[in-house]
Amino acid sequence: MDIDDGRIVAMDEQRADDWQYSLRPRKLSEYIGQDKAKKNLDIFIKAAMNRGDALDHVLLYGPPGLGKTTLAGIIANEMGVNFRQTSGPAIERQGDLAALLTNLQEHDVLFIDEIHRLSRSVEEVLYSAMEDFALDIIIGKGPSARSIRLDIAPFTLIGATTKAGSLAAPLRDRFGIISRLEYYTPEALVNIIKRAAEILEIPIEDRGALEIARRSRGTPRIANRLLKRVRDVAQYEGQDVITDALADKALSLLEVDKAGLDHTDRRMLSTMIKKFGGGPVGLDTLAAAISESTDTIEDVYEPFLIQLGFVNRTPRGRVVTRAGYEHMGIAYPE
Ligand SMILES: Nc1ncnc2c1ncn2[C@@H]1O[C@H](COP(=O)(O)OP(=O)(O)OP(=O)(O)O)[C@@H](O)[C@H]1O
Repeated sequence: MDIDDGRIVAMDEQRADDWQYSLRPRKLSEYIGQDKAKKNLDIFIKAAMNRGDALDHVLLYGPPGLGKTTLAGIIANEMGVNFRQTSGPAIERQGDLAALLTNLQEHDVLFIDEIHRLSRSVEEVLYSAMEDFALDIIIGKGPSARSIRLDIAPFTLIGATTKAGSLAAPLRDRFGIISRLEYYTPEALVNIIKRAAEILEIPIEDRGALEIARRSRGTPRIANRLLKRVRDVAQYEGQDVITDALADKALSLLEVDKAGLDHTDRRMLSTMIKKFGGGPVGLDTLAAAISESTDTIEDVYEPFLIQLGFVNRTPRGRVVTRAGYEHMGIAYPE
């Protein structure tokens, strides 16, 4: 994952998130929520193990921070195989990928995060590796060049992406199992927060966990981050246990509002309302108005605002919905 700029509600991984690795569940039964993905994987894992095969290649997609890496690690653990982890941008040349693949042992899991960022030439090496467990390597140059085929151990590729749409069709078609991860419900997040609180020995009431869950943008990574910040405030205030009132106070201090929006989200909404009459406003115009790149708006801010139903995408541009106006405390123009 890219390293983000430090917004507390940023969905991308930040350097300061490293502590969260220790919270990663290791078994499917400890992985909370995502019932559909979990059930399918459970069936496929058991079937592959019964047959003594490697698990089919798996593509996990969905917004950042929903636990794709965590789930990939669980799959390897459940299969009882090694877990090798890399990312699309880290594999620069065909040789880099060949080195990874030839080092795999039977049925190992190779996890490639941000798989949509693989270069075309590297991707091509992956095709025969996925399909035939073989590498076609060209030796030499010019007229004397020849291709040799190298067998590799049967393995499972797990690819993760936030953008399934930007994956080339030949690559997408080579995944036997495609799972979409959804934003978590507040109830699932409550359980994730309580689990993390227990491991980190942070006393928390159920209602305190719910207050944090509601403001975590459906994302475990953010929930864990907010839990830690709320704990800081609890300690500062000399409180032993996190209550809903304390969580509310701490999150308000951090400028994370009731819906989980921070000042950047609110600035985008208020600019759309005040400068553009609530829209429709084109992406480029909006990006210029709030001094952000169109990519950041499309990938980072907008998905969550759309998910909340505060913003709609229309052919003529983005519009703020009635719910968006209400959230900002501004009357909706009838
Ligand atoms: N379904 C889950 N059940 C329990 N804990 C979870 C779950 N999903 C994520 N977590 C916890 O949230 C923390 C943060 O998630 P993490 O940053 O590891 O996500 P990730 O797997 O890197 O996400 P992605 O790869 O989708 O960006 C993890 O340490 C893990 O403890």
